[in-house]
Amino acid sequence: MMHYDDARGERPRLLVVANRLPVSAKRTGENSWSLEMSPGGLVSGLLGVTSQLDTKWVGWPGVDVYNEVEKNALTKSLAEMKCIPVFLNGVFDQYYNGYCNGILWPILHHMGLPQEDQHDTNQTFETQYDAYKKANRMFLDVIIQNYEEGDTVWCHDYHLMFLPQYLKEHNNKIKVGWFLHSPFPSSEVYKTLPSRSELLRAVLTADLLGFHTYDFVRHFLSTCTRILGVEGTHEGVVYQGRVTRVAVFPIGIDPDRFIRTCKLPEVTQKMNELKERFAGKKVILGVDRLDMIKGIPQKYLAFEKFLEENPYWRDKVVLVQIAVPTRNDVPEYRKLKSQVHGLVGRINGRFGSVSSLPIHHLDCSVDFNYLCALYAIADVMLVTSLRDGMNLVSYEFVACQEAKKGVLVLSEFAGAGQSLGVGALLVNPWDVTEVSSAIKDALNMPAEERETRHRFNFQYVYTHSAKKWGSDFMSELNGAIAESEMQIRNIPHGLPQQDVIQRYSQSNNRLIILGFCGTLTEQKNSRSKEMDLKLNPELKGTLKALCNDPKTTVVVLSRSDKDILDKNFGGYNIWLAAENGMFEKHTNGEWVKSMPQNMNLDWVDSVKNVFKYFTDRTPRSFVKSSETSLVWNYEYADVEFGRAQAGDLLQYLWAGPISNASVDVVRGNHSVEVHAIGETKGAAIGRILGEIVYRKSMTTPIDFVFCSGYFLEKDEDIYTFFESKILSSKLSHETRSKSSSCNNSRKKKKISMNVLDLKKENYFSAAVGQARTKARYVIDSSLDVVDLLHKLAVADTTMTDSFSDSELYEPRNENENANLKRWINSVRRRKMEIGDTGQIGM
Ligand SMILES: O=P(O)(O)OC[C@H]1O[C@H](O[C@H]2O[C@H](CO)[C@@H](O)[C@H](O)[C@H]2O)[C@H](O)[C@@H](O)[C@@H]1O
Ligand SMILES: O=c1ccn([C@@H]2O[C@H](COP(=O)(O)OP(=O)(O)O)[C@@H](O)[C@H]2O)c(=O)[nH]1
Repeated sequence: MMHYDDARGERPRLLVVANRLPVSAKRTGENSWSLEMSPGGLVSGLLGVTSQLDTKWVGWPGVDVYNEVEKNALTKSLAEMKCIPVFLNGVFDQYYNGYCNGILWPILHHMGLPQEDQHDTNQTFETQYDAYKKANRMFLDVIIQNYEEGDTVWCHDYHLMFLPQYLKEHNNKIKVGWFLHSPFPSSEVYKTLPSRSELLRAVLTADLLGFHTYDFVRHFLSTCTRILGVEGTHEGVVYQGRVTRVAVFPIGIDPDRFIRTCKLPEVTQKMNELKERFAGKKVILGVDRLDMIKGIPQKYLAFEKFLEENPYWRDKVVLVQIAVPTRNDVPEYRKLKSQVHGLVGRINGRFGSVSSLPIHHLDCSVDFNYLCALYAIADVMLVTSLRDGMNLVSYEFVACQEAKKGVLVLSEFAGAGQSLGVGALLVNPWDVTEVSSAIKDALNMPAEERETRHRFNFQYVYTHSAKKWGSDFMSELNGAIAESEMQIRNIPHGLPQQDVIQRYSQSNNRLIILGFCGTLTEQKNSRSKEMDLKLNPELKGTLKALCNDPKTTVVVLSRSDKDILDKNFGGYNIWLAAENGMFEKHTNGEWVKSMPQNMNLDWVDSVKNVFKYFTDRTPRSFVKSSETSLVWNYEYADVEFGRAQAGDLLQYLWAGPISNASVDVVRGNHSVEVHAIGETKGAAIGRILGEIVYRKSMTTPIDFVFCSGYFLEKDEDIYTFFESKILSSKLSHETRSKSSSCNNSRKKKKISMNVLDLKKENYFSAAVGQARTKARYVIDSSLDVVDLLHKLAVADTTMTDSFSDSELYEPRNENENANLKRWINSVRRRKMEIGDTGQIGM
């Protein structure tokens, strides 16, 4: 049930946005129009919904209008029907005939991209894609003009895949739903679409995505996984730290409208005429737009076979096919028309006589009353869609058959095949023999069986109405929005960058602890298969300046091994902790083993064997090993296969090599990691800190800490480590001596100074790209870490206005000095571009 709890005390407002308005305008003269009902299931379905809410439609009016006076006149007539036009004019052809119906439609229906005129394809594709985006923006503009705060915007179909993104970019608070009326294809087919990722990302910005069937949802989720690498769960898709709800909402019709219509005198009159016209014959009915997805040629081939094999029926059956004209400007549709006409001619020629024709093929639409009469008198409804979102025609037939209880022969590839699968005779439309024999079964079906089957169908069609569809979608959308608002409330705040910079500049002894992978590493593009992690080149100068600031200590604490850290940070005045702190060093010195003395590594060889076994059997997976950990990585493998293999691998591990070993097993996003136990960043940081203070001979306590990384959940104890130090505000060197009761046996002088004098407001922990974290703040991506570090590196210089090289950096030679100067200038320029002045204490 829908709840009308709108704050304005009015019915909630809904903007239904679809390519087509429910009425299409036809020019009747200068500045005059006739408005006709638009064809197609989307319009029929939505008409059943709109009565419940204060609804307005936004869509293309069916004609091009350039003259402003005419535009106003048409807009006014449409307004009376609660319709708002989007005049697509110049872009319509490339957008609708080109990209929507020439590219997306065949892909969505498993028909593949067009292959003719290949030399033109690139050019054409780009032009059409641009027009598609432009058209989506034109819809946005009209919505913005009509949107009122609190309205819900429900976008429909493949024509408007960018619209959710544009709406959210314009105003993140707009409630946006998106429903796909067509099927969603297998990921293998969708993958061929050149703009595949952008389109997926764009729809994922909606609050709720709806599909007709579970199969389409399944395809969509696995496509998101394979193309975007994101995870689909029963709740939806987790994308950029936000869940986009994805669910099944099978559309329905307004059954009462059909039942009522069948009882109208003018309709019963039409029914009688039709019965008379086809007296002595059984009527098989087909009602489809003349679209290749509807399988009309396949229907005719099956009917031909039926007539061939069943001479008895030749003069006792007629197939009436309403082939509603559609998309005439798309070349494929014109070809289909002549193909179908050829088949009708052949079959009527073979099996017809002067007095009777087996196929009555009509290239036109029919009015609603006539359509209902046809549905009501038909003995068999034949739906042979090769692939179809739902196919409402089959529902409409059922609704009109209360008296006759005819048989529905239905393609298993139509969405309706899922809902009416019990009562209908399901067929594979490609299997001409099967369809032919289903026709025979339907014609010969005993009354009792017809009655039983019809009951099942009718019950479903009656209860799963369009009203229910709309109401279910809207309640789910409201639920999804409420939940995401709750989630947002629980998400830590974004890092207050200016505050960090200000506090940093005002502190005397700062500590910066950074992760490496995903924090300081260069961005990988989808093509780079670099296995070794590399420091983001943009950071080089910045890091050098920070590391050489006498008031700042920089620590990189990583899961990576010593070699990788050496390779990347060898030239910096920096503290390194490899393998999560099992080894530590200052870059001037040697690596010191800091791990607990009796650490057990007996498990390593057998785990290596298991990893090798799975690497051999999982293309594009690989193993990385360090002294205390092994990682099996499948980020470049097929995601679903990799995930399944990871599950099996874990079972192998638990059953054998690690069943009794002291290890931590971590399942990462695309990896399985086995680590010697106890090795977390939080456990390591205390002893590393002690070591630093001792070796650096610090005389002032640390009064500022910035700690940030893209860490595994178990390593997030590093953030809480400092929280507890804030409370007690004392981490003395005695603590260090106790906590480092490991194999580092060198004698260290005790200094009874407080290492940390950390006020709450001077501690900034920030998780990179993580919505759920123990850190105080979140940072969107490593790019923001780079940006912040740049600003910290120049913060002091801006404060004092004396940017002396020596203060920041002691050059080892002249060349280095020149490089540094170049860097300083580039940062200054960058700072000016960013426009960040004043606030950091100038
Ligand atoms: O607007 P057109 O290009 O003339 O096409 C008519 C509609 O065709 C498609 O309809 C689909 O929606 C139906 C209701 O959900 C569904 O039953 C059917 O299986 C689909 O083919 C198209 O998706 C609509 O956008 C068009 O308006
Ligand atoms: O002459 C006609 C014949 C049919 N329809 C309607 O077109 C819709 C077809 O919807 P369906 O879901 O079967 O397929 P679609 O055409 O949307 O792909 C149904 O509501 C029919 O009542 C129509 O408007 N005019």
